[in-house]
Amino acid sequence: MAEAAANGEARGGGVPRPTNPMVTPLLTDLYQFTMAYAYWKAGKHLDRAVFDLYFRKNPFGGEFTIFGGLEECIRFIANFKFTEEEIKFLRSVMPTCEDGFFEYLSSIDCSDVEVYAIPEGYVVFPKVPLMRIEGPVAVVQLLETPFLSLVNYASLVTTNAARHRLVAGKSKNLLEFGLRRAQGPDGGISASRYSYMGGFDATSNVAAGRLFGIPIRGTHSHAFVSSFMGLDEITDKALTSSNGSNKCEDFVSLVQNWLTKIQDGSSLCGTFGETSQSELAAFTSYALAFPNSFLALVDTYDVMRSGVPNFCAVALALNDMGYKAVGIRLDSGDLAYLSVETRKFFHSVEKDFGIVGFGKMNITASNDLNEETIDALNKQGHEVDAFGIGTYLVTCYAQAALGCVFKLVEINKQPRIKLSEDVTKVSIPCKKKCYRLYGKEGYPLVDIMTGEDEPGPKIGERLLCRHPFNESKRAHVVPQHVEELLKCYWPGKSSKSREELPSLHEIRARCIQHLERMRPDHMRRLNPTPYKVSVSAKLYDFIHFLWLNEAPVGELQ
Ligand SMILES: Nc1ncnc2c1ncn2[C@@H]1O[C@H](COP(=O)(O)OP(=O)(O)OP(=O)(O)O)[C@@H](O)[C@H]1O
Ligand SMILES: O=P(O)(O)OC[C@H]1O[C@H](OP(=O)(O)OP(=O)(O)O)[C@H](O)[C@@H]1O
Ligand SMILES: O=C(O)c1cccnc1
Ligand SMILES: [Mg+2]
Repeated sequence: MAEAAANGEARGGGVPRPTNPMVTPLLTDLYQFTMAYAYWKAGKHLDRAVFDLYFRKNPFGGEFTIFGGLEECIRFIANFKFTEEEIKFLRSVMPTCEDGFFEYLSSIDCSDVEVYAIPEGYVVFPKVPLMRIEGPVAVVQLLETPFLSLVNYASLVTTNAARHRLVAGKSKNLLEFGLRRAQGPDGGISASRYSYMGGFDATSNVAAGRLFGIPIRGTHSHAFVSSFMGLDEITDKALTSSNGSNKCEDFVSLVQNWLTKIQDGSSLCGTFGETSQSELAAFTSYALAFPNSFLALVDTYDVMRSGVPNFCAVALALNDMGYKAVGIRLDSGDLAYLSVETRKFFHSVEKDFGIVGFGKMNITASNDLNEETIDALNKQGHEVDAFGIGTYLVTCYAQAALGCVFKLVEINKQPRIKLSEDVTKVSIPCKKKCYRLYGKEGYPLVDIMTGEDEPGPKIGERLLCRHPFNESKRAHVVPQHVEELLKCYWPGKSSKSREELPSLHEIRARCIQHLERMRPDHMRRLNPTPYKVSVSAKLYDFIHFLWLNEAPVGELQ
């Protein structure tokens, strides 16, 4: 096995290695190794521990989160094994540790670890474990940092993408343009993958397209437009028609003729004068290179006086040759106003020249877009068909991190609790089961955590759901449908069967479906209603019993 790993082959029963080769057992914090050593020294390293991975607060001021990153966690543990070089390096980092510890590290893998998780792409809520990891305490401790690193950003950016989708609406095309602005190459690749999972349609990131099968899209930049000085730069002016039946020897003149006709056209007469000839040259060249998919960036000089008329001239010339242009991209200025004016221009061309469908030409907008700007455009009224979004999406500008944590909830069957002055930071002890209860109207009503041995909620049976920490908050629920949330993704030595890892496309479809299934008031941007997360009456009593047991009583003097 070690040899196979060294040769770059996947180990771990056919589960491929993590996408990023930097994700190795060393990709963790030093304290995980120092704790592992101390566990080992104390003879505790094989103690059976249960950890929960969860977050405490939904991001972006919202009331929902999408879980991303599970597949990479499973890839990581399936292939978890130290190489000889890694052990050698660790020896140099921890020179005072005994040899036996490094022999122990060399021997470990995750075959005795069990991972239960909510499926990737599900809508998830604070405090409910996204993952429950059980195994020898020293091994599971080593998983904390890589798991958090794989889940935190993935879930944050998936949620960010889903929020952009919600504000843009179902009918708009959402393109992820963030690679150049992301937090380095791994940030860029992850952003493309998880933005797609959260409901984007495509990415400009070619490597992500290849790795994950995400549709790849793109336009062209201002540099392409400004690189042209004039039409005389175009030497090969010929274009064969789309059906191959005729050839236009001078496509440039055809474009120029159309520009004159648009200028003189009845409804557009006088709306613009001389357009930029360098821009016209750039558009014509691009059309000659891509007659089937011509799309032009129209804001290099002046959108309405140059870019849009130039685009229309080229699009009409292409139309003569049997090609259908795609549309334009706006990358500056007032995107609401310019998109509306551009649409009017397209409609005038359709009317003046009887080109059916010209008015429906695609308008893509970009330039520092985010949830707020898209919401503002919606309120003003706009004609944008597609949004290209970079910086705000991939950097998760509105919130830097999700804040998932990894907390010990049980060791050797003894429930453990982490107390805090801040009640939201108190952990929920015990190895737990988690359920989503659905109401009459088909919406999820509440998530409930119970002790592992408690009987699960039953359809049609009234159940008391309690807020884990607030005594007065409780509700009776009669579920119409009960879904157990934590499923077995890595059975360890247990006899459970392992859930399949679905494709990215399947996860994306599930994510979209789950978002649609949520009650709308949980999803609205302004003051959304919190979704209820609860514990069973029995677990509530136990949490508070343990809390009182563990909290020292103060002395007043
Ligand atoms: N109608 C609109 N309502 C609200 N925000 C808009 C509207 N149109 C554009 N925006 C946003 O306003 C901001 C404009 O930014 P800025 O003024 O820096 O760009 P610009 O001057 O138009 O273009 P450039 O990028 O070339 O400087 C962007 O974030 C853009 O998304
Ligand atoms: O605005 P974002 O949401 O980050 O989307 C990506 C931006 O990247 C490109 O511009 P580029 O980086 O070439 O420079 P610019 O912003 O000055 O146009 C593109 O034209 C968008 O404006
Ligand atoms: O294809 C585009 O238009 C694009 C790609 C990346 C960044 N900005 C724009
Ligand atoms: Mg910009």
